[in-house]
Amino acid sequence: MDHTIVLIAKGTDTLAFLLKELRAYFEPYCKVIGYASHEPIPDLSGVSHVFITTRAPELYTIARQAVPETVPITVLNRFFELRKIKALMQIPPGTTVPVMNNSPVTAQEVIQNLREANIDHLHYVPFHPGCTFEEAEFQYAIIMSIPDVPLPPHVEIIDLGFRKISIHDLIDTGRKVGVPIEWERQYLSAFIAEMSELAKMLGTSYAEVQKLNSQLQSTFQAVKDPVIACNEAGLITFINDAAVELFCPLETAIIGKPYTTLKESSQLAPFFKQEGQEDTLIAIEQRQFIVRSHSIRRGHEQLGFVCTLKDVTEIQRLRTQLTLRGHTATYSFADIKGDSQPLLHAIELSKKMAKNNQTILLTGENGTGKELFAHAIHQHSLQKNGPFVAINCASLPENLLESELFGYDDGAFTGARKGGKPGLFEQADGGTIFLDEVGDISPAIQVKLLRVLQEKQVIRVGGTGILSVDCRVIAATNRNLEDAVKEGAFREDLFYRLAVLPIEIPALRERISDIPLLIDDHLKQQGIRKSWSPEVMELLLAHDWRGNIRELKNVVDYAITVSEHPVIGVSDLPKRLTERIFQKQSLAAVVPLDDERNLDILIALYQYYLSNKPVGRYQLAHSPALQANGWTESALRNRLKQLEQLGLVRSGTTRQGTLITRDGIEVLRKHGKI
Ligand SMILES: Nc1ncnc2c1ncn2[C@@H]1O[C@H](COP(=O)(O)OP(=O)(O)OP(=O)(O)O)[C@@H](O)[C@H]1O
Repeated sequence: MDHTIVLIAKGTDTLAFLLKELRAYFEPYCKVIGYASHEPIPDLSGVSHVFITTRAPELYTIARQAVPETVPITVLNRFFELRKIKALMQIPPGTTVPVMNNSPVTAQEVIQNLREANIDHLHYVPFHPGCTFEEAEFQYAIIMSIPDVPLPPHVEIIDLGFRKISIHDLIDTGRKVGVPIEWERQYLSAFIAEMSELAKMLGTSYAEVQKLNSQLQSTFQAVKDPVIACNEAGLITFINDAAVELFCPLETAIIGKPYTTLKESSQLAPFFKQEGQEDTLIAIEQRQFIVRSHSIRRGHEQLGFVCTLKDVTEIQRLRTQLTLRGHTATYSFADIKGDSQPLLHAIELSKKMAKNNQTILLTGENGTGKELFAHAIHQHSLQKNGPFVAINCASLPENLLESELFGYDDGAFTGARKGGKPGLFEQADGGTIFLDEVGDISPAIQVKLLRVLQEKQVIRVGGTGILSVDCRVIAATNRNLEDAVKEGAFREDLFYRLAVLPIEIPALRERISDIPLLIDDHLKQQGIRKSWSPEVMELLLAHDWRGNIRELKNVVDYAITVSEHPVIGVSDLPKRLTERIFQKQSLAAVVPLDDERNLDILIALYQYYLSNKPVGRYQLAHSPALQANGWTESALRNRLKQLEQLGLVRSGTTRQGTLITRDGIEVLRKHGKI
């Protein structure tokens, strides 16, 4: 035995382990001696080779002081015992795991070893004396035989043991110091057997796990809703980008950390436990989410939970709006102000129809009071003690409208409330449902609505059971539904089902005599005592109220805000209103009305205007003022058309007849007829 190999190691335990290994390979062909780096090391001039255990420069210096330049010093390449790697494969991919060793350099070396061996499914962080564990920060820790930093009790230790000397270091040096080739071959065969076992393990389980895992990761990342998975110890095993953005936007390595490190984690806590698997609404940063969690199992073994969140902020907002509308009628016929003929006619008709249980269709322009009528009809009906449920069909997206009207069953869609929810038809049972803006519903909902009207039965969204409903339907629209039917935008069968009892609510311009009363009532309701100059009242009476009562109320509100005097003057009215009226007045003043017969027609219409009655052409032709002129109905129609073009009369539907306008009255005044 001519050769001597020396090993200088950093700790005595490492020294003992590696000496054993070196001796197993080199002896009896070569002598092996070892020193711990903190011991005094004698002069080693005659040795053949020196191994040191790490790349730490101080270790090299110590070795070099003991041997001349001619003696090679090499850092031992080392690798873990292969069978120990199995434990690492059980840790969920992406988990943050501290790797412990006695110095930053050696800890980093171990991490490098692991990565070089393609064991890179974990997020490794070097750990060494001087580092401290923050409470509950990690669940696992990798150690090399001994923990170099005290470990909290919850941490699961993965002991990779001492790293073994790599095969090529042994073989290279062995050849130099005369290790026989037969021994080398024998040693290699044992190593290859161990390697192939590892290859099998890595090749099957690890590669498969990696593949499945990356498929899963990309699937969940594609989901726009936040998703978080935890193992049974509450450590995060997966979190998608949407969840990171919501719960931990500043974290870089969240996998493997407890879910309690997430923002708002107390709200999530029940979902990572067995009892928290009911759908629940929670609020995070002014957004509303329905949270649902599922347990992950393997056979009977509970592996953890996956928790999904669905943003329902918008749906909730719309629901709240609906709820705020309440389920009671707040207005009665007494709240409908006005004593003009067209209005009284509509009220009278409504009262009669209220007692019948058929569907009512209210038509009229925006702001004419259709909703007011719907409330009043309910209050006057036999169902008055039942609920009054109102919904504006134009304000909701199709899906939401459908589930609001007809309800939904358990699990009908993501975010559906556990146990389902009754729709408004069910809620209106025994009362009235008011479908405002019914002309705007989609063809799909038209079909469903038709079914409910025909069968008096509802099937909830996602449900199969048929529920009978007994409620009165009042629908309203400002659209001309007959035209919509002709255009194919509205189902004819539904139209006839809705318009069993049609009521047309007159526009304000057809009942201008109601204006003073409406204004007084509006002021009274607000407790305001102001009066109006005659000019203002004249202007208001002459205005073409396209926005109807809603517009009138706005103008009154504007005037009382602007006016600083007890009497409201023309200058307190909105400019657009005064400008339009003055324009029309000047136009009327320049229209020559030399044909006396035109004036006769205006006089006749004025008389009807004073008695607040609409008048048809036949009646007009035979009125006392015109009878002497011998008007035929068609001649009168042509003449009325001309007067209408001048803005002096207005012709409505057959029932509404013809009315003199403010400009027409002005012309009579100018000609001294009134
Ligand atoms: N005859 C009336 N007397 C007093 N207030 C009225 C009368 N008619 C309507 N209003 C008031 O005018 C406003 C508009 O009425 P409502 O909302 O009932 O109209 P609508 O025809 O349903 O309008 P839209 O078609 O735009 O929904 C409400 O503030 C209502 O209280």
